[in-house]
Amino acid sequence: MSPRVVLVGPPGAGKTTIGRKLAARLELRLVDTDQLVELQSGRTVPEIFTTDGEATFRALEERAVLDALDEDEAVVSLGGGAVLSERTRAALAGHTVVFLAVGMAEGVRRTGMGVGRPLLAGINPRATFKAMLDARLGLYREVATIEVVTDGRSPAAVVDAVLAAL
Ligand SMILES: Nc1ncnc2c1ncn2[C@@H]1O[C@H](COP(=O)(O)OP(=O)(O)O)[C@@H](O)[C@H]1O
Ligand SMILES: O=C(O)C1=C[C@@H](OP(=O)(O)O)[C@@H](O)[C@H](O)C1
Ligand SMILES: [Mg+2]
Repeated sequence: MSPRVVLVGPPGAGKTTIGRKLAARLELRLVDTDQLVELQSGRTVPEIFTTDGEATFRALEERAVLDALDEDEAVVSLGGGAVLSERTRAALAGHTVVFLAVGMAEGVRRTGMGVGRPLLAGINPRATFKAMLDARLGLYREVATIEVVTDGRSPAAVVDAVLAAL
């Protein structure tokens, strides 16, 4: 057994928000890997980045993703950078994976000044977001079995689109 659905995509795509609503609609639990990392490490994601750096966060995230993929009867939302790990991409094979897509303008708007997202907290979140999309778009598409565009759609409409695609 495995999670009913795994959500991937860039920051601001709505993985956590849509995951919560989708889980409620399907009467399943949501396992969000950022929350799992925080639970397992006893620290917040920004604290881990500030104290130990990105590599440490990625190692903790890899562990949390593998644990989340072991859960039955759950919706799983990943952190935006989880797909950077080759081990994680391999572990996603065979799962139902939805890529929640978001364009640059809307993604930057939704993530604001990067509060709570250390990688977007620099002086030019727009350029950072673009570099992120350039580096990761192919990886999201590689692991996904379904792609749902979220631009111009309310969270409720995105949930409906995901359910229709499932
Ligand atoms: N479809 C949407 N339309 C408008 N705002 C959204 C949508 N999905 C998410 N948001 C908002 O964008 C922000 C980031 O959402 P979040 O679920 O944390 O994204 P992610 O987990 O993919 O980084 C939140 O403030 C959320 O309310
Ligand atoms: O894109 C990334 O590298 C990250 C995305 C964040 O999750 P969300 O995509 O849920 O914002 C969180 O895991 C961390 O700040 C790193
Ligand atoms: Mg999230």
